[in-house]
Amino acid sequence: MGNVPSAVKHCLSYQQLLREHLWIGDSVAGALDTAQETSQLSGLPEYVKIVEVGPRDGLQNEKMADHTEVMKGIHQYPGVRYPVLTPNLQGFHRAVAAGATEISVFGAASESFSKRNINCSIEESMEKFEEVVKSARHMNIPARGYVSCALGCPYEGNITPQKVTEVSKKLYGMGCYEISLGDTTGVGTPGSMKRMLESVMKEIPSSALAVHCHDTYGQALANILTALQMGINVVDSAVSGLGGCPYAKGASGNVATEDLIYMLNGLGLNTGVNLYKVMEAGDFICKAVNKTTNSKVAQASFNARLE
Ligand SMILES: CC(C)(COP(=O)([O-])OP(=O)([O-])OC[C@H]1O[C@@H](n2cnc3c(N)ncnc32)[C@H](O)[C@@H]1OP(=O)([O-])[O-])[C@@H](O)C(=O)NCCC(=O)NCCSC(=O)C[C@@](C)(O)CC(=O)[O-]
Repeated sequence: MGNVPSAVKHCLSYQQLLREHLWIGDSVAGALDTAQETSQLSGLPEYVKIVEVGPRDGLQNEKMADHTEVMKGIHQYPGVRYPVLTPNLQGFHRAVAAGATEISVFGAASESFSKRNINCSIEESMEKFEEVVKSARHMNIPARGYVSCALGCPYEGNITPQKVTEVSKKLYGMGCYEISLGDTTGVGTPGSMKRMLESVMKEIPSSALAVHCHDTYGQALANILTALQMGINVVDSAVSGLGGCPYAKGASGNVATEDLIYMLNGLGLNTGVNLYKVMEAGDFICKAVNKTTNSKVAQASFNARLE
């Protein structure tokens, strides 16, 4: 592997573990033997697509090489998407040159967060994203849109559902195939998630929406369940609950993929993902970056093995 830095090497093996055991792509065919009886809860989708953000969000607080180096270092498998965050055209061109086959633009529903995260206002960010998404579409590269602070902002506090809707609508209108609504600091509750989604879903079909929940206040699974009951069936998560945004002080990691799968299995919802293999990947990456898992399921399984 030559001079590839160790963080990238860990990323490679971790990525391989995830690829082998977690369906990062679109396919959801085939029931999981671990999925339990069909749910009695109303309004749930038949299957859930999990978007694993561990290799990106999960490691973004680690000392890591630039995306060019990471993208060049990984082996890309057919059927797996490797999205790269691209805040502007410069980032887009670099990502494409490095072999990215999907990109994400990342906006916010909070002016203060937008300024701190990408150093421009929401309006300016939309102008930059428009150029990026236009170029991506021109090259048949799918573009996903993120809306951070969808349930609250670390600088402004409350964010109105109308503001989230307005930003989401712009991203969808410019051609993002999916809008991922981020509870960046994990302050949301099922109540605020419901209010926000009711507003956004008036403008964007649920089939084009995803939720991206952090677990800072322990509400992530409850918030996700609320979203599922409202017809959303795409959920972002990170193995071992790694992650956190460097521009959102105090924000803990993403909801753990292991905990999400455990809940979905219990609801009888298909994901096509083998929980035990994801736990192996989680164990691997936690050791590699010297972190303790944030997954309750992984912790409980580990403790059970010790008994
Ligand atoms: C967006 C910028 C670059 C603006 O940063 P800026 O300083 O305003 O950029 P600029 O246009 O003024 O250029 C300044 C220098 O940066 C260079 N530059 C300019 N653009 C790029 C680029 N794309 N790639 C590489 N270099 C770049 C540019 O070439 C120039 O270099 P110089 O001429 O001084 O040598 C900066 O603010 C930035 O890097 N922000 C990203 C912060 C970040 O990664 N945040 C975490 C992402 S996770 C997230 O947002 C939340 C999410 C998605 O997970 C969901 C959730 O939980 O809510």
